[in-house]
Amino acid sequence: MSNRAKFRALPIDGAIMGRIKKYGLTTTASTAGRTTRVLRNREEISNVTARYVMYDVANLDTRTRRLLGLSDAKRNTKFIAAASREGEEPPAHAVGKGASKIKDDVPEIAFAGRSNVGKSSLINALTLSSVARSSDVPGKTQSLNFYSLGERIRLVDLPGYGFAFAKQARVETWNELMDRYLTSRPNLKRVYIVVDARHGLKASDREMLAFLSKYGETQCAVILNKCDCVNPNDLARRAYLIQEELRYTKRARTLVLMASTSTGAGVTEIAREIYAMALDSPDGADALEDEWEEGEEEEEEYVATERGSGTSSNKAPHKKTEFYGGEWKPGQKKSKKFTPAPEAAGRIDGRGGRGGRGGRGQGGRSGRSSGGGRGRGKGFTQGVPGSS
Ligand SMILES: Nc1nc2c(ncn2[C@@H]2O[C@H](COP(=O)(O)OP(=O)(O)OP(=O)(O)O)[C@@H](O)[C@H]2O)c(=O)[nH]1
Ligand SMILES: [Mg+2]
Repeated sequence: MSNRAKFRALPIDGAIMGRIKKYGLTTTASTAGRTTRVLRNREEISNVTARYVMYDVANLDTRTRRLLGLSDAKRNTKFIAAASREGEEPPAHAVGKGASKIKDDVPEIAFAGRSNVGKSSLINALTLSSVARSSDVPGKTQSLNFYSLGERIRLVDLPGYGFAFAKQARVETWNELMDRYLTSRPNLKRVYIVVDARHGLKASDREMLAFLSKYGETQCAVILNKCDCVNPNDLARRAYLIQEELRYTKRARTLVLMASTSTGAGVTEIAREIYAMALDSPDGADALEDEWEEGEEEEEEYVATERGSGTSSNKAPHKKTEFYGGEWKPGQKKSKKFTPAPEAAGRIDGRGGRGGRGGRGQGGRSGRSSGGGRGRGKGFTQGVPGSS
C-alpha cells in the first residue's frame, strides 16, 4: 500500500473536522480575498482586519483588544530586541535599542518550526501588525527576535530549522542560542511548533519535540499553518496523525491548533489562548495550567541509532518524509520506549550527551540545520553538519 493510500485510509476525526468547518480553516486565500473585497465595498471591514478577513477581531475581549492597541491608530506591538551573538544568553546578548529592557519577568511565548512554515507571518497575524519580517525565501529570520505587547507579554520569533540559506557557523550559533533559550529561560511559558499543514510533522519537528520534552520545562503545542492550502479531509487526517503522536510526547499538548495567516482563519483561537497568558490577565494563571496534563506522560527513554552526520542543510538532498515517522502507527498502544524516526534518531542522540541534566546521558537536539553533537556538559551544538 502506498503512503498516500495509507494516509487516505485514516479515519476522519469528527471533533477535528468540526473545528475545520467551524473556523473555515481550509478557506482558500482567493475566496478570502473575494470576501474582503465585498466587505470593503460595503465598508464593513476596517483596514486593520482586511488583511486577515477570517480573524474574528470583533469577538476578542476588550482587554485583548486593548493589549493589541486596536483602539489606537498605532498597534501596540513593538520589536524590542534581537539575540544573535554567540556565547551569551538572553537577555544579556540581546541587541537593539530596547535590549536593556529585556527583563525576565514578562511571560514569553516562542514560535519554533522549520524555515518557511510561517512563524513570522503568524506573529504578524496574531498582533495584527507587520512587525515581523516574513519572506518566501526560507531562512529570513536569522536571530531570536523579541516582540513586546505593552510589556505584558512577548512573542519570540525563532530562526527556522531545516533549510536556511545561511553559513554553517551562523546556523550553529542560532541553534546554540535557541537550545539555551528554550531550556533555560525562566519566563518562557509556551513553545508553539509551527508546522506546514501540507507536510505535517517532519523529522526535525520530532527532534525538536523530543528535545523539548526531555530538556525543556515548558509546555509545547503544535500549530498547523497554511491550512488554506489543503483540503478539509487531508487536514483532518494530518491533524489526527499528529494528535495521536503527541499523546506519547511529554509536555506536548495533544490538541493540534490549525490556522492560516493568509486568511486569518484559526488565528482568533490562538490569540485568545496566548493573550490569556499576559501579565495581569484574570485568566492568566488558569491558562498556564490548562489541558496539558494529558501530554504529561512518564519520561520516555529515547532509543537512538548510529546516524546523524550528513551534508550541510542547504545542500542536503531532498528526503521524502516518512509517512508515519518513528515507530508509531495509528492505534498503537502507548509504549514507554519511543523510537524516533530513523533519520531523526541520530540527531536526537547526538554525540557525547548533554551532561548535567538528570544523568540520562543521551541526547540533545544536535542536528536540524546545523547538525553535529553536543559538547559534553555544556549543551552546545558542535558542528558536524547534518541534514534535516
Ligand atoms: N498560503 C499561505 N502562505 C503562508 C501562510 N503563512 C505564511 N505564508 C507564506 O510563507 C512564506 C514564509 O513565511 P514566513 O513567515 O517568513 O516563514 P518563517 O517560518 O518565519 O520562515 P523563516 O524565517 O525562514 O524561518 C511567506 O511567503 C508567507 O507569505 C499561510 O497561512 N498560507
Ligand atoms: Mg521568520
